[in-house]
Amino acid sequence: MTSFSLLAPAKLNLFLHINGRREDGYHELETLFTFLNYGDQLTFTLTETTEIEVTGDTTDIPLKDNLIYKAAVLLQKHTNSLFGAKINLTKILPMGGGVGGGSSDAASTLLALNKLWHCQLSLQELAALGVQLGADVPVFINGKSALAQGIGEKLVNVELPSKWYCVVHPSEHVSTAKIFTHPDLKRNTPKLKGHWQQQTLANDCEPLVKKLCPEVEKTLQWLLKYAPSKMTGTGSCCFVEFATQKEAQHVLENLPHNWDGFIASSVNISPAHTQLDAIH
Ligand SMILES: C[C@](O)(CO)[C@H](O)COP(=O)(O)OP(=O)(O)OC[C@H]1O[C@@H](n2ccc(N)nc2=O)[C@H](O)[C@@H]1O
Ligand SMILES: Nc1ncnc2c1ncn2[C@@H]1O[C@H](COP(=O)(O)OP(=O)(O)OP(=O)(O)O)[C@@H](O)[C@H]1O
Repeated sequence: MTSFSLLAPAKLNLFLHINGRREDGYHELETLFTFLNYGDQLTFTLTETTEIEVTGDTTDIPLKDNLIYKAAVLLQKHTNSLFGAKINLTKILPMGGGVGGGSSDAASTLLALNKLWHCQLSLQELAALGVQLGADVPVFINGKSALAQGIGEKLVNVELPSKWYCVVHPSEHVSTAKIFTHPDLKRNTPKLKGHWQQQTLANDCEPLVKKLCPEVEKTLQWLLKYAPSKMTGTGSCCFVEFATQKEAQHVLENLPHNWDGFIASSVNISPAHTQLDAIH
């Protein structure tokens, strides 16, 4: 196999607690990750030179900053691979929206090139490389819905019931770094004791993001007409959960015209892993 495609799925943080701040500025978190059957599309083609080429919807990101390119170079250097790759991106996920698109692109790149270049690194080794690119990369490498601790890299797999989500992307952009450096961020939620129960748990970034971005506040309020609404990650995407596709579709059909959104079902195993396992 010298060419194949993989999805880089979206994630949702079903809750997000911030327990404290480390000396290096990163935050200790407890968060529940689920994957959506929806994401960016990446096609990988083996080349015989060491060049890494990224084509398609590379948007405004300079090549050297593109997480796809960074992931490929990191793996190439780590394994001394003499191969290269052409990687084509079809960007579906909103950027900087809290659905982890950049991290997921990076993780799918590490998973795909590990196979294409016959590197044979374990998922643990790939996750250790991935965390250098972003705190969210390991969960996409692990590929299972999980409760995460640490900065988001210590994972305990969990089985979650499959649900349908309507995810709305307000036009306002939220910088993850800005939220995590803001003095008003709630950083003192005690660590979970015993079992978590998703319904009672919140996103600690939400009050601050609502204050800084009126569009997020408006979106969460609007979604409340249909179901309890939540924000994912540091925003700005907000979501509501349903048992059926029909209910999620109903919300999407009623979205105000100037808002973007999508619907998708959740899966316990990342679609990138399901696709990769089917390739021999
Ligand atoms: C908030 C989450 O979206 C939850 O899934 C993620 O933890 C963020 O993951 P990410 O975007 O991959 O994060 P990175 O690219 O590593 O970091 C972006 C910025 O967020 C801050 N950051 C991130 C993760 C974390 N546990 N503590 C932090 O303080 C870092 O200071 C950094 O400046
Ligand atoms: N291939 C890529 N796709 C998306 N963003 C990328 C990519 N490469 C680099 N980036 C940069 O990474 C930033 C964060 O992207 P991403 O879409 O993962 O944010 P996010 O959904 O808020 O993620 P998170 O929830 O992990 O914070 C973008 O603003 C962009 O500048």
